[in-house]
Amino acid sequence: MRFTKMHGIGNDYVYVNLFAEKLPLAAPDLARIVSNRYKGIGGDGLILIGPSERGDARMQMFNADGSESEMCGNGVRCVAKYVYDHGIAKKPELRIETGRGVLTLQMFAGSSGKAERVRVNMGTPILKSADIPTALPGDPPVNQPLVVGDKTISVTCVSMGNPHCVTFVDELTDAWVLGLGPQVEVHAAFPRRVNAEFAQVLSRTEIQLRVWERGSGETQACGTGACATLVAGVLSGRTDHQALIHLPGGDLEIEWPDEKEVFMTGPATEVFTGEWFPEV
Ligand SMILES: N[C@H](CCC[C@H](N)C(=O)O)C(=O)O
Repeated sequence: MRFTKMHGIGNDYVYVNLFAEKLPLAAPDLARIVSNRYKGIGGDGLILIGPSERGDARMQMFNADGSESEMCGNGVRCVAKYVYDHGIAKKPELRIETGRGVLTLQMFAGSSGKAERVRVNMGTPILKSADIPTALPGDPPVNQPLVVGDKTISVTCVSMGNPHCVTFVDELTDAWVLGLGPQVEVHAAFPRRVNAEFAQVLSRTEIQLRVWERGSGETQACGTGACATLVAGVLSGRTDHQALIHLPGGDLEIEWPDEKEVFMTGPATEVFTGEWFPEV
């Protein structure tokens, strides 16, 4: 199976071009095997780029544990870069079909003619608790107490197509991300599990963020998580409608100008291509 390894600020996936390739295994099994950093290709999951009747291409995303997610912010920028650079559709504005509908992306090419940065209209955040989905009260659920083990934390929940639970913290420690993250992910308040964001507000326009992702563990960055965090920052009065989000792998610019659609701008990078041999 031919594949391309790409990342958006260190959030790395194995990309397969279904315009040209057939999958040798069912996608969830393939995601688990290729994501393994010792025995596979290595990545946070698997992303399929295929034909769409509603856009220039369709993205399907699987976490490292094989579960499918509705959306991936860093992934959709990479899919657009792939579609643009490989000539599937070389247009300054692309439409990519995802689990949360068809998104519009603006491409910024460098001097090589290849796409370097991408601005994505991520759509309107979903703020009704039943739709996020979470059992926590409030539409939207802002600053809600959540009992995790012997701790009670205060969380704000947002869906960007996929579910997020944002905790604002004074200091970003492993105890939060690696200790609480896995417990929040599978907490009974989240019937479809959840991505867990831990955010330190540096100023009204700057946030430091680490994310424990549903199905993949801590990643270098999470695009939908950065969007959900800015929305949570606005809803809880902590930030302005635009902020620079610093993640371990790099920075994303997030805007929620009129509290309708969220815009995310950041880089997308192709690292290498290869051929993977299924073990028999
Ligand atoms: N890293 C991705 C999100 C993956 C979300 C996935 N872990 C889920 O189960 O929803 C991003 O850049 O948005």
